[in-house]
Amino acid sequence: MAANNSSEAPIPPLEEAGGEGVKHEAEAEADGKGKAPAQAQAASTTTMLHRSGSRPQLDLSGAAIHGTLEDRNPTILLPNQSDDISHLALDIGGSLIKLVYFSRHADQSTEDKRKLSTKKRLEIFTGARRSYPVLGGRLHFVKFETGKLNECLDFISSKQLHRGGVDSPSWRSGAQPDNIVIKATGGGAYKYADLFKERLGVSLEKEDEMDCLVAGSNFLLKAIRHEAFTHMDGQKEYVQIDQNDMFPYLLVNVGSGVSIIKVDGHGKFQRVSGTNVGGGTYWGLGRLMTECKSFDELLELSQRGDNSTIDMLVGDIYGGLDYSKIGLSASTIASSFGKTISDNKELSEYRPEDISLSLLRMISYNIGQISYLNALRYGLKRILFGGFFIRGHAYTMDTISFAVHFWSKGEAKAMFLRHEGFLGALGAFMSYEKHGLDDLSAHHLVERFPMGAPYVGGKIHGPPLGDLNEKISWMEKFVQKGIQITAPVPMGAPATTGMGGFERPTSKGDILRSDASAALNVGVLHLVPSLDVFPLLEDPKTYEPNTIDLDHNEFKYWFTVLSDHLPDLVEKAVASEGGTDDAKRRGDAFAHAFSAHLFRLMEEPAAYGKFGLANLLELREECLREFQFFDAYVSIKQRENEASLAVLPDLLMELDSMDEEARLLALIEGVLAANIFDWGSKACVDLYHQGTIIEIYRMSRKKMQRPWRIDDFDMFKKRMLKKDQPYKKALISVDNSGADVVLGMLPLAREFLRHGIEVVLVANSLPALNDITANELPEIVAEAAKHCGILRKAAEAGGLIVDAMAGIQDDAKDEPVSVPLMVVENGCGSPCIDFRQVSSELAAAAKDADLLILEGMGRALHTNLNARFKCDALKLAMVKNQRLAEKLFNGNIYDCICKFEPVS
Ligand SMILES: Nc1ncnc2c1ncn2[C@@H]1O[C@H](COP(=O)(O)OP(=O)(O)O)[C@@H](O)[C@H]1O
Ligand SMILES: CC(C)(COP(=O)(O)O)[C@@H](O)C(=O)NCCC(=O)O
Ligand SMILES: [Mn+2]
Repeated sequence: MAANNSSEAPIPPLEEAGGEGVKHEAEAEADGKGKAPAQAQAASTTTMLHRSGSRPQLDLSGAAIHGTLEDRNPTILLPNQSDDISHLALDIGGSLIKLVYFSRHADQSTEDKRKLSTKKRLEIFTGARRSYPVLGGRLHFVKFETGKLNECLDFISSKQLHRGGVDSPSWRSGAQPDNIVIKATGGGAYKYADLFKERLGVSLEKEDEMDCLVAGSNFLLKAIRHEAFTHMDGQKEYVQIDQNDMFPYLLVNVGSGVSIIKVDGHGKFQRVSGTNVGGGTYWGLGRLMTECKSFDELLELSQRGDNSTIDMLVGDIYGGLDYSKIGLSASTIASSFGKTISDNKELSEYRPEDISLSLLRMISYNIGQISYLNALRYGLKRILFGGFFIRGHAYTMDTISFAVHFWSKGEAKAMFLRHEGFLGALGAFMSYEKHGLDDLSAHHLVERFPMGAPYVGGKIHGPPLGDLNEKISWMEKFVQKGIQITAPVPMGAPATTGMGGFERPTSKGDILRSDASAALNVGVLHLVPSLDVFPLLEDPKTYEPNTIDLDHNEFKYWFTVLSDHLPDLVEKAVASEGGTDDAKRRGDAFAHAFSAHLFRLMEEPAAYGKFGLANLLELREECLREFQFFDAYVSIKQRENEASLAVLPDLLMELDSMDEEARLLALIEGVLAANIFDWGSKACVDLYHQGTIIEIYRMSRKKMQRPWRIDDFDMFKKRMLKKDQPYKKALISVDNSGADVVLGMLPLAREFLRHGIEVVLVANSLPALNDITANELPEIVAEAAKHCGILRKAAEAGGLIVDAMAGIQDDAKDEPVSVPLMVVENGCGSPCIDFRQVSSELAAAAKDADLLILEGMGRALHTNLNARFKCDALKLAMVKNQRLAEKLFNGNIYDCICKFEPVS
């Protein structure tokens, strides 16, 4: 076991499991004399979930921006939410206390004039929660040992979770709401009710444990995209369960004891069985027999164990032979611990490692087998395993899966849940009325993986970090020590089972990663009710944003690219914040945090769920924001915008002198040429040292030689200029700032407007590299409009600029009222786009669009190259990376892609 070095961790670790004082009181109570073990008592009736809803809860309705329209970071008020709202729910089990808490959070969203007018125009219901781009709300998951209840109470108290969090008005005013009620489930909700009242002044409102388990599990399956996975032979595979085909399934919650529940629907279930041989048994027996001080230590021991010294194998009985007639190999366990009968040895003569492995195999296998029998009893094919006994441990999951697979002859499937032990706590949280969670679907939730606590050698050091300063200090501490910080997610082990029997695993992994439910393996769930599925996706069910699967090999490449890029990014980020000492500290901390993520993913690409390149690039941006770098490329963007706007009038004049067909080609060429301005591509950044923006733009244009690597231009031109069937509305998704948007995309948009086609420019909600954001775009359009009547009239018609330019030369004075030009945000803060989760603004704007243009590598190549839409789609990008050019197009760096996909 990696030593939990106290000199590095002066504060007691949150998850320092075990210890002398660990009690299993609830278990002892449940197992009262003369009674059948509680876990084995099967309920006979099907229970309907009752929601006790005695008080108002998180109410997002009527949310409104507080402050002036010009405020950059206004507070969002939830007028219908009462101050004494509880943001916390608990599951106090026999071994562990699980906390799910909600924190309100106002992200960097502004409600400017553009947004207000867009909303009006798109008829987005203002005043409702759906009108907020990022209505902050986050669900956090934390656990404590039940034996260390005091730490849990301190945690709740320090964060004021029982009073609605430190951001709650009642907290700030120092008010003491006298009757705070918190939902709680698990035996401890009864047992410790008085203590909670005494220490925190709160009453625990008890929710039934089974109700909660089922509600939590159903919510996760419905709302989290990569929640359930199979684990066989060391391989983790995410399973997408169809929402319309979720039921029935068998839920096996392996906590201290085991509950087996047949789930038939929402709130419709029956506890059909259970077993008292569960997680508490492994930990309890293991502690007695090995003198381990913590659960993790015990589990870690098992990884170096050889159970054949303890278990009686088929081969031991059959003289080394298989018992092939009934399908048992020599290495199959015939009798767990059976060998110790004849050995005549004392307990101390056995290796603790071997004991732990024998125990783990015995208990996991037994649970798998009992679960299978119950599945058989009710004809169920899907068995979902939850509870903290699983602990994301590869070997445990493989053993259970093997048992299910073996006994069912492959008919039934064992699946595991990423939020394994939090089902009950989540269910208790769900039982609050008006929390809004019921209405949420997968597209409303974004899981993020902040550095919640520092990790060294797979161990958590210290409690979850309270603020940014604490976080940075931790990072610095570990940097000084030169220790690699790694994000703690359960490790994946290589193959564990052999043919025809249950073999000894070849490897069980070297280290057991600290599971740190307070942080990275289970991320923080961001609730973003304003996200929607893009309505023009041909088939949202089969849509896959990532073009290339981020498997281990692919990740290795990106690991190098992103690591190499890191020093430059940090330099830009620090400069964007004025280069102060504080910015430098944050910059270093960011670099270490992001590297930690990279190292973690290198070990196991599936550690954070099914992770694609889009997620990885977004993780980098989110990590920057976590360390309060809100726009690392701000000055580069400004400089390039200004330089490009200065040459725009000449370009427009040149374009206007061409005939329609030549102009269209020049425009598309211009878009492709200007897409070279990408500060995320190493090759391009090297290029920028060789000339000014305008020189590079000219050079790039000159090199535009057709045919391009993919060249559907003629097809597009034909369709675009079809007089009897003109396009009506184009959604144009833009990419980079500077020449890209000013000299490439704006002139193209202008051409559409000239053809009477309504244009919606789609831009990022939050900064990512040098991409233009929806907040920045109106100013650029207004600048451009000073030199162009078409843009001006259209921008006015779209409410983008008010008519404040009287007296400015007007070449479109006598033209009829223009079709509108609008700007909408896409809901993203990444250089890629996942169309399953876009802003409601974009979704509303898309409804009557008949053309979608995607520009740039991130949005048109790395993601969406293979995406199919319900309207015509034009994908435009310059490939600024040799490897990608080879991989996707058998081509070369600086190749251009013009892919047109008409619907008919
Ligand atoms: N850090 C830990 N400390 C104690 N037990 C742990 C820990 N991590 C995982 N476990 C396992 O998880 C079991 C508890 O699982 P859980 O789902 O929380 O059930 P309960 O609600 O009964 O506490 C323990 O009995 C033990 O086998
Ligand atoms: C992050 C990006 C996808 C952005 O490209 P864009 O969408 O701006 O065309 C791209 O810069 C990229 O793939 N860069 C990493 C690899 C490299 O250095 O070439
Ligand atoms: Mn870009």
